[in-house]
Amino acid sequence: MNPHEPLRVAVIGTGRMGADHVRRIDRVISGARVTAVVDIDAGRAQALAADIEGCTAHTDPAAAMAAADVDAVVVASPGPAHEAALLTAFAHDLPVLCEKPLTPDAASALRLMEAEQALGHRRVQVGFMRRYDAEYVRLKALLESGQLGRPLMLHNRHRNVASPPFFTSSMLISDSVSHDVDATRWLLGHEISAVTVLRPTASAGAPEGLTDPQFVVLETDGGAISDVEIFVNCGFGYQVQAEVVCERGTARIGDGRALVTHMAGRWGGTITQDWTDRFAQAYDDEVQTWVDTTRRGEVTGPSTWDGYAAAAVCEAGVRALEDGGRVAVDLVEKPALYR
Ligand SMILES: NC(=O)C1=CN([C@@H]2O[C@H](COP(=O)(O)OP(=O)(O)OC[C@H]3O[C@@H](n4cnc5c(N)ncnc54)[C@H](O)[C@@H]3O)[C@@H](O)[C@H]2O)C=CC1
Ligand SMILES: O=C1[C@@H](O)[C@H](O)[C@@H](O)[C@H](O)[C@H]1O
Repeated sequence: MNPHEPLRVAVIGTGRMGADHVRRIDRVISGARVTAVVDIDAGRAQALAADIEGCTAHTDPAAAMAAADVDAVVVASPGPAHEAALLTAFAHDLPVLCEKPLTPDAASALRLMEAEQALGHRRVQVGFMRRYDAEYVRLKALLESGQLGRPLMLHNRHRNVASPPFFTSSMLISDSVSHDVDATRWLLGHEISAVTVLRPTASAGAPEGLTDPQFVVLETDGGAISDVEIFVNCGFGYQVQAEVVCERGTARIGDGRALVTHMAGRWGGTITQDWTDRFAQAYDDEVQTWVDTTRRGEVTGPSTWDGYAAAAVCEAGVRALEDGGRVAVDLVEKPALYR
């Protein structure tokens, strides 16, 4: 990689997130260009590549990563395909921005952590974009300032308009709550030690058989409790809110009240409808940070350890959902590479 030239990026998986990252790299951020797109759906990759000068379309991630004009990789295929893509990237020692979840289970995340340690340096930034959202960043800074005292409780609300047809009850945890798990660990600086999942009456708006909503209780090794309302068929909007309760005060983000209008005898605002809208600034900053640090030869942001910890907590959460009761989270010792 020539640090004076734009970073040449291969994007693997060109569905909703992958196509959005291609657009972002091509038109929004600086310092990078998309030189390859990969999708098992050849037509989808070709349609995207056709609009970008010097971009080739592939169906095989390994072929794209072996190309001479690729310096770095964005992985935006579905979670179960991430392990194979990352191991191939490691074989070429390529830096990777990998969409969440790192992998859908703790065992595969552990294998990736071992493979990255064998390289001897970090290669992966995991796409937990809330860490780049301006509101979350302010909340984290406030907590770190110590003004509010020790955090005791964190209340998270995570609502989607509607779930996709392939969504299962366990995916509310492994796919959606994985963000709240990472946000909890990052905001509080604690590891999560146990998970309990409560099931209110399923909403009539949820597909038949889907346990939606769910109420997830996370206990941390720092003595805090973080609860997550996950409701993926709320019907009315995309909402991600967090309120932290500390010894000397509370702080709350995600109310979406940046613009309040008064007209025609009413006042109010709008509710975002999906993540691409609510977190647009966060994705832009996440990818720009990845490009900038990669060009400097650095790796920052959520690590393979963070991806592993989230996968282990979510795995415990899925067991708690299926079996009931409280499930302890058993993390391996944190390797030196991630300390
Ligand atoms: N950070 C965030 O807020 C969000 C992250 N995601 C994550 O992004 C990833 C992709 O999700 P979506 O774009 O919503 O899915 P999607 O279903 O819209 O797109 C996935 C694409 O990957 C392709 N694909 C499947 N297997 C592949 C393989 N082995 N190699 C190459 N391409 C393959 C599919 O043909 C499809 O075009 C997932 O990990 C998901 O969890 C999704 C939504 C929001
Ligand atoms: O990552 C995401 C989706 O995969 C997930 O399904 C949604 O629930 C999240 O809100 C979104 O950010």
